[in-house]
Amino acid sequence: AAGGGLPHDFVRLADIAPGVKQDMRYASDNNFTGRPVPGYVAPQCWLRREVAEALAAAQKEAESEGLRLIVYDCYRPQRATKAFIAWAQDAADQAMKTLYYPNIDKKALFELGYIAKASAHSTGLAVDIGIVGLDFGTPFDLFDEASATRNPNVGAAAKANRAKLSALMQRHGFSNLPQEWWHFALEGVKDAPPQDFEVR
Ligand SMILES: C[C@@H](N)C(=O)N[C@H](C)C(=O)O
Ligand SMILES: [Zn+2]
Repeated sequence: AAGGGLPHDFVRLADIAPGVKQDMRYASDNNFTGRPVPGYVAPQCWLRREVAEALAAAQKEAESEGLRLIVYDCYRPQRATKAFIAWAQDAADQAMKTLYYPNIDKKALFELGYIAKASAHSTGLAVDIGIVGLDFGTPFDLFDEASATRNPNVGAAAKANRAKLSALMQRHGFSNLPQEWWHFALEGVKDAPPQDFEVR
């Protein structure tokens, strides 16, 4: 944003939907790079206002069934994607391979669609999300065929829970990325520009 401030159309999810749990993995060591990602200064979920409001409505519906949403990544500064690209090119660093990409060469993660070079996260329109306590068959950010939302080989509970999450998010205007059961973007917002302000 101009002058290094926050764009006026972004909000903290905690202010709009405090019932959504936040586990902001890229602000911690607990992610596929094994260290905090550049641009994530604090573990806070920032999103465009319309996305946060849609999530508040989704959380309200989830609550009516005794469920709670959990977000893992929200707005992603562009510098974080640059760091992902550099990380993917560093073949010597395989510290997190077993946990996050056991069957894939890290160099291929972009072309296989698991990480985007121009991510909707940087526009504040995308969110990585699950439901607390439910079995989704694979952990968040396991870059593997098993994480494909409609993978037929996961267990019955995981299949049902992926379908439940997708249906809930779809009812609130989001579409899912077929490779990743956790990644959703709000539809219908045109020309949201990518941003590079720090997450604080
Ligand atoms: C990296 C993963 N959490 C993710 O969000 N992948 C999609 C493709 C993205 O980077 O936009
Ligand atoms: Zn995502």
